[in-house]
Amino acid sequence: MKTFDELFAELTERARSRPEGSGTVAALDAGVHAQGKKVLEEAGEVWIAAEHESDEHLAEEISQLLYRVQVLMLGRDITLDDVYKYL
Ligand SMILES: N=c1c2ncn([C@@H]3O[C@H](COP(=O)(O)OP(=O)(O)OP(=O)(O)O)[C@@H](O)[C@H]3O)c2ncn1[C@@H]1O[C@H](COP(=O)(O)O)[C@@H](O)[C@H]1O
Repeated sequence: MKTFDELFAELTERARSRPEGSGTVAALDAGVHAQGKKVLEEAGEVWIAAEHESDEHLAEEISQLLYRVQVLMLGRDITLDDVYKYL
């Protein structure tokens, strides 16, 4: 289990060290257009899960949306502070 900030630190390190077999590295290499499509896809799955699925499944879909948002942030070099200043 990890927090939003801990996941972001982990993904930032993946982007820096580019380990073999990392899905995050592949997602970053795919570019902002593909990253944005993944955000939209996961957001749709969250919506459907919220209406029709269990709490457990909804929570899993939300985790995937948070991951996809973080990949997009890294793709555009947006930091946590860039976002948090608006919260
Ligand atoms: N939290 C996540 C995470 N959430 C979602 N995903 C990816 O998103 C996929 C699920 O999304 P989809 O519904 O789009 O499934 P899919 O279409 O079958 O997946 P793809 O073919 O598009 O990869 C998963 O199979 C993962 O590939 C994640 N991939 C990685 N992480 C975490 O990110 C960290 C770094 O991971 P790696 O870069 O893979 O080492 C680790 O801590 C992981 O736990």
